[in-house]
Amino acid sequence: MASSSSLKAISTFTTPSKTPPPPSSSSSKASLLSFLNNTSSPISLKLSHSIPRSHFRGNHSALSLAVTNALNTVQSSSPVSTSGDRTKLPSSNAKPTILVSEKLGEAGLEVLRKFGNLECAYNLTPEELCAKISACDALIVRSGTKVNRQVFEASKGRLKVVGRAGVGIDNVDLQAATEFGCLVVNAPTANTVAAAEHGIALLTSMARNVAQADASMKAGLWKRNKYVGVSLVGKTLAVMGFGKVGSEVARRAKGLGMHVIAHDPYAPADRARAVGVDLVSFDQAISTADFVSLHMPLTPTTSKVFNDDTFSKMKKGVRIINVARGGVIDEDALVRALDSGVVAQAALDVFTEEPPSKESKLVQHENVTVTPHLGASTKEAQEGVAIEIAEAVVGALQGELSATAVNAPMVPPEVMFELSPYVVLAEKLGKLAVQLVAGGSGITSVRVVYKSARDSDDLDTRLLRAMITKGIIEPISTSFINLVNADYVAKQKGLRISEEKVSVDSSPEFPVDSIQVHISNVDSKFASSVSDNGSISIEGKVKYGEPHLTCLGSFGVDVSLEGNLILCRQVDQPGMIGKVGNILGSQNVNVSFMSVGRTILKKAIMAIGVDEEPNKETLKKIGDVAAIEEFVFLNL
Ligand SMILES: NC(=O)c1ccc[n+]([C@@H]2O[C@H](COP(=O)([O-])OP(=O)(O)OC[C@H]3O[C@@H](n4cnc5c(N)ncnc54)[C@H](O)[C@@H]3O)[C@@H](O)[C@H]2O)c1
Ligand SMILES: O=C(O)[C@H](O)COP(=O)(O)O
Repeated sequence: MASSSSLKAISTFTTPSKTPPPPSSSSSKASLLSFLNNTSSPISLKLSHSIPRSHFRGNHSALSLAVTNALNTVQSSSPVSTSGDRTKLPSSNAKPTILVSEKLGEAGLEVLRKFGNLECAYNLTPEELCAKISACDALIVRSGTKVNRQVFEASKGRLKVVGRAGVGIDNVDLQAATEFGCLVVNAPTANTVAAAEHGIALLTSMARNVAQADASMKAGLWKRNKYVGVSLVGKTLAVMGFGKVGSEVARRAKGLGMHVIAHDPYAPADRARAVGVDLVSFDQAISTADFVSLHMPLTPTTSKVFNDDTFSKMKKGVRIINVARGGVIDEDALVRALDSGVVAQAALDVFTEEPPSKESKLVQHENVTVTPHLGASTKEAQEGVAIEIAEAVVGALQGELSATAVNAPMVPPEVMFELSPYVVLAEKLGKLAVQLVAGGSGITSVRVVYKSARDSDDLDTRLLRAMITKGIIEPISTSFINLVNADYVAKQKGLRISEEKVSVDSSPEFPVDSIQVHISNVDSKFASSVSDNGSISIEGKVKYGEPHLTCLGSFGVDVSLEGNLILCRQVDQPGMIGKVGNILGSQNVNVSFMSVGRTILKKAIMAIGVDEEPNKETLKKIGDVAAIEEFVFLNL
């Protein structure tokens, strides 16, 4: 339970220093603004696609600050739990360095070249990659580069974004990326058709032994009887994983006259129905299909999901196509199934180990057709992927929330734009609330209440929640917190954040009416912030586009949440503003504003904005004013 601090206790709050201290928010804001204002830049911001430029300019600073704060992309901070050596960080004006470690389409490279210092270094060993990475702000890979924990550790917190030029992110350690606050983005759409076409190419060529017949003719043979194939029309194809590629394969297979069924535990039945496909159980799919085509991601759940057991449930003579990931098949089990004839043929584009060993029994099997991970390799797909990933990485480096973020909430630009002032408010409230906690630690339970005129479903609070978490945790730890790792760090610290949306009768034009932050089971260093239920409770609103504190404990206030703030509880009597103003003035402390809140039982909260932190003697003099009962100095 919260307890009252002693009357007139002088409470100041100091932020533990990080190594090295991050630049002030105003400098990071300025550097982001310089990116955004760079009219010579050829990069068109995604935000400007959907929002008129004039509209965008009007709220530049709030939006810029919001996105900068959300991702911390242009400000430097230490990674979580590491003593990051940040001496190699570029100054905020320096161009970011982008390392491309696998071949990328020229159009994408051009985008990157115009934005930052581009280095293309292919075929790096893991050691070479780790050696380079500490000088890079972004890394772009395809499926051949393993971006593991060692890479993030070696980056010493400099790496801000990993771009996967393609769909599969199984070669990126997402957990490590998240812990280090590094955003991972992919390019999930540009190679869908290419992969689906390759799947169909493998299906048809396998059915008609095209590859084997070709090799045999080139060896001088003419074997018409050996390469008799099987027809596709009327056969059942099971599409395992009905996502982007799977559904395109299904569409094309239907065009070939096949009966298509699909298994996907997460796909909506109506999407399958729209393509004329029935969604069935895993066992039903594999036991009834003549052809099984794999299109699921490689995850711990799908790893080796095709194994001795599953092959034994398949129809004898089944044919398998894999353009997804080699790891979803137990390759030794597939060789056994091919040898026994349970699987008549397989056509594989992907392998557990790439490239597979030259002695691989699977690759050498006469009933297996192989290609070296060519699914995405069309000129069109490669150009598309390169542009898609280059724009996502550039956007992320500019502080944008990418629509293809893999380890952070994906927020459409228009939602981000609308929420931006509330994002600032959310962080300020978190930062303020934690400074009211005595000792600043031991916080386990935070309740956030969003009051809004909108339906709960129309209010995406993930960003706001992340920023409140950032505001709470950053001042009390050495952790680097951003939108990517806020939830992770909160969990690590045992902080439970619950959210509640309350419907209020305000204008639905605005997404949020007010945000409340309640911290329970802690002592407060400013007793007036404790509400009747014993929690430290504050409420804020956006007024004229700026964050304001509107409620503190049981007191109504109206205080701009900016800079340094002294909050005093005083006996409500004339002359208080003058007295405190005189003390500050005599010590050359510039007062930016003063306001007195609503009176409860002759008590009121006075808020004083000051340009810099007054020294201890000045604060003591304020505390010595007879009518001042308690006060707290806050740094926002
Ligand atoms: N060979 C290539 O060059 C190439 C090219 C593109 C994509 N791919 C691979 O193809 C796969 C699919 O790509 P996509 O763009 O369609 O991705 P996607 O995310 O659109 O689709 C994947 C689908 O798999 C489903 N899924 C997840 N777990 C499943 C499970 N246990 N059983 C069945 N379905 C499951 C998901 O619900 C989703 O609908 C990925 O593995 C990707 O890496 C390979
Ligand atoms: O997941 C993907 O996008 C494909 O497997 C393509 O991989 P690649 O970029 O290595 O060709």
